[in-house]
Amino acid sequence: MTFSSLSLHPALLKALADLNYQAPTPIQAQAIPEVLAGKDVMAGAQTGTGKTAAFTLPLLHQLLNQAQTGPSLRTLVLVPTRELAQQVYSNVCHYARHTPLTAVAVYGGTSLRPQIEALKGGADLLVATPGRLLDLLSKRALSLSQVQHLVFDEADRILDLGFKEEVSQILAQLPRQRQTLLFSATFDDSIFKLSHRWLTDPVHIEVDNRNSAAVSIDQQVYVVDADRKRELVSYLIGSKNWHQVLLFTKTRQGADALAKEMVKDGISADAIHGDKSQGARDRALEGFKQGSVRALVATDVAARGIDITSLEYVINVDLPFIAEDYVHRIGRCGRAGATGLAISLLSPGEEYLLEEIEAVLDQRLPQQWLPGFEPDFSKPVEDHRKNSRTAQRRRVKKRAQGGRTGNRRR
Ligand SMILES: Nc1ncnc2c1ncn2[C@@H]1O[C@H](COP(=O)(O)OP(=O)(O)OP(=O)(O)O)[C@@H](O)[C@H]1O
Repeated sequence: MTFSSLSLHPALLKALADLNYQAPTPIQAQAIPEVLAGKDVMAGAQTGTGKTAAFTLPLLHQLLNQAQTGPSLRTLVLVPTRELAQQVYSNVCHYARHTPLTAVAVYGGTSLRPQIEALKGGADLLVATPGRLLDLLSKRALSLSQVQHLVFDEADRILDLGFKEEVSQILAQLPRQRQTLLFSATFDDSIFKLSHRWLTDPVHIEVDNRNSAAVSIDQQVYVVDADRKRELVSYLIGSKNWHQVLLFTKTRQGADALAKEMVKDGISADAIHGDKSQGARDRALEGFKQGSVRALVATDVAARGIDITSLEYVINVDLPFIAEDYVHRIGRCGRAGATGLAISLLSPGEEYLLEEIEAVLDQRLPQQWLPGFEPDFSKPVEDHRKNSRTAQRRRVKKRAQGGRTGNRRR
């Protein structure tokens, strides 16, 4: 299949040729015709498989085919993080470069004024994080009354409890008659049920097994004592001479501390998390993309969507509290068909986190340890299972849906 056989607008085909995209990926081949046909779509495909273009290209095509005298906000893309807003906006600009269409991105952590000015210039497509969009709506900087197409990128996160209130307020300002698209690499059952509230007669597309990690990513689990994790990280990076690595920790303080210690070990490192100013977040990510930062230590703010070309290595210094985030975190490597290696460090007592991940993946992840880093199983270990956030969230979601709560059998 080729992009031209999907009947996309010639201006878009030209941009794809500039980008050297040879052929549509499977999610693009399946989703583009449905979106072009105006259908509501709920689409799942593995990380790094081109979901952004799968919704952006057919939406730009539709915008191009509607006669307009000037820009009017007809397409809204909601994303969960600021970095993802910047990235989706940048992709839209690339795909639309030979068209007269205009796009704007709005997200928190930066001053409102330039975003208000940009909106005054008019936009056909808006990429937004929910909180900032509501801020701008309350200041009457824009209206959503003409929106015909709505996308939830990383839909399971955007429709999750954390964004529930904000998303409801945004939906209340959108026309009922519209096309709605949900895209993500992970969907749980609750999203399937809830999606029927927002989508009309949706087409369900699942390219791979649901919630699966990309096959191009080799996943390894090393058991190591908690107090030796940092030492193991430096050993891995140093002894294997890894060019660049993205590391995930469970806390912001943990991310800062690890980055500092790595710098002491002579590894150029920076941290990215929600306590940092947007300027510092931008600098850290940019430094990593440009190669001046060798090790970027992140919390889950960088787990979703971020596309770092040719990143090969991800280390989960701590496993995520929310099992689905594992799929997104490791999906920062092994993108667009490249290979990747994702290593997770597991300390005695944290096994329940791995079990939850295995349940989401429907796959066992064998555990091993490295010579010299054998865990000391004689130490007393506290089982933190009662603190499982994945289980807590499932209970809360079930309650929100009016369902019964109870223990999930695995
Ligand atoms: N048809 C294509 N041919 C070649 N490269 C492509 C094609 N489509 C997308 N890409 C590239 O693949 C990379 C991953 O795309 P994208 O970020 O959209 O993935 P994704 O499926 O949204 O991943 P995630 O679930 O992590 O958000 C990007 O660098 C993009 O430019």
